[in-house]
Amino acid sequence: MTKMTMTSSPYGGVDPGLARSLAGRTAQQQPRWPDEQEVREVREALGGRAPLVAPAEVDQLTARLAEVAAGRALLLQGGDCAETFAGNTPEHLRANLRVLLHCATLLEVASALPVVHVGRIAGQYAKPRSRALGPDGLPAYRGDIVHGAAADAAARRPDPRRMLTAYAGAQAALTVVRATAAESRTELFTGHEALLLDYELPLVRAGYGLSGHFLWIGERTRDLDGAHVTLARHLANPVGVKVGPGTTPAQVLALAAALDPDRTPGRLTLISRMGADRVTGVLPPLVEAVAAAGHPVVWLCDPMHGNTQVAESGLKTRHFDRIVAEVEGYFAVHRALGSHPGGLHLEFTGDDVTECLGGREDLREDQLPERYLTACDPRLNGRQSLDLTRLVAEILLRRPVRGDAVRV
Ligand SMILES: O=C[C@H](O)[C@H](O)COP(=O)(O)O
Ligand SMILES: C=C(OP(=O)(O)O)C(=O)O
Ligand SMILES: [Mn+2]
Repeated sequence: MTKMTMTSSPYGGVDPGLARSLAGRTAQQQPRWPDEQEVREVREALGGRAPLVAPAEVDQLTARLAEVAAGRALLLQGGDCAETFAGNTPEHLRANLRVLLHCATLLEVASALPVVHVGRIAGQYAKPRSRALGPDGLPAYRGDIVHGAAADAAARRPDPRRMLTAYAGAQAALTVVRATAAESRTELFTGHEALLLDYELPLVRAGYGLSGHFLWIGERTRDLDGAHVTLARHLANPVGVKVGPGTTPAQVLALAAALDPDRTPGRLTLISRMGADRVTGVLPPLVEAVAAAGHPVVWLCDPMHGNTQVAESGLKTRHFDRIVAEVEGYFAVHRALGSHPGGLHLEFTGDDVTECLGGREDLREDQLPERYLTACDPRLNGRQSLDLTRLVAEILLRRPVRGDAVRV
């Protein structure tokens, strides 16, 4: 695993308070750039670029998420696991946004609540990995913002200039996001994992992370004293943290205390990704602990990352039924506790891919290679996304969630 210790002043132009807080912290999952001078130049160039989103938009999202935390709205986040430079086309972006908006409409009709839309889009270019090397012995692919996906050593050499390409790609994607929102007369927000610090830090301006509206910390980088949590503490954005099956109530309480010290509605979203078998056992004490401590958080369900399996061919996949099972478990937990099931965090695409098993077409393992296009994790295709959301809509219709969130 690639760890980096933050030195005292690696980020020219970064808020000195933030730079001080980061000094000496460990940053997990960072690439080992071959040329430090080149990284410095790229960071400086990014520091001179315009912010990608505006603080007022970020604040608007916090206000929307406060409604979710209060039980008066739902949140749907979704898009690619890993955006790619080649895939950053208007067609692909629009196809993904269409899935987001269609699924949200189903949830809206079923719940009679407004649904907040956040894409995994316009910056979802960096990936954490379980192992430094892939089965082919090459450095594991960490996203187009770091290096190329091609299976050769030269492509996998980290290239810091790719951060500038990512910035330009995010900027271009944002024009599609904004145009789609205007055509649909709706609000669309962007989000991604704030993983690659050399990209994120130069885009911090006046206490906001302006690489996207919603920034989350992944399961692998959420150590309380690490650089990622330190960064998130400093930001005025609404932030998310993934919480996996190993999370204890003490850990989640410490994260909530660090990231939501003022108990601000909408500030913190806890994204539970437990796996279908673990969710009903692990989630309840976490929800109860956070509620008892008075944090008005949004609880979101990511039914993707705890349900990944490897097919015989070696391709990563997920079975539609396991995804549904985790979502059902999540709703059952919140129903039992009287807390608000805030919504879903999904990996999907509007492209007609064959990456997740099952669904109404009952996709089998031998069909996965037909259109397996993801750069990292398997995504639901448009049909599977709508089918999953339809099942969620049925849950919502059977058991309306309108009302107060758990009282804190
Ligand atoms: O979303 C991404 C993956 O879950 C993450 O990169 C880990 O994948 P890996 O276990 O294949 O490394
Ligand atoms: C890597 C991801 O998730 P997690 O941190 O939950 O594993 C992701 O959302 O792509
Ligand atoms: Mn993923």
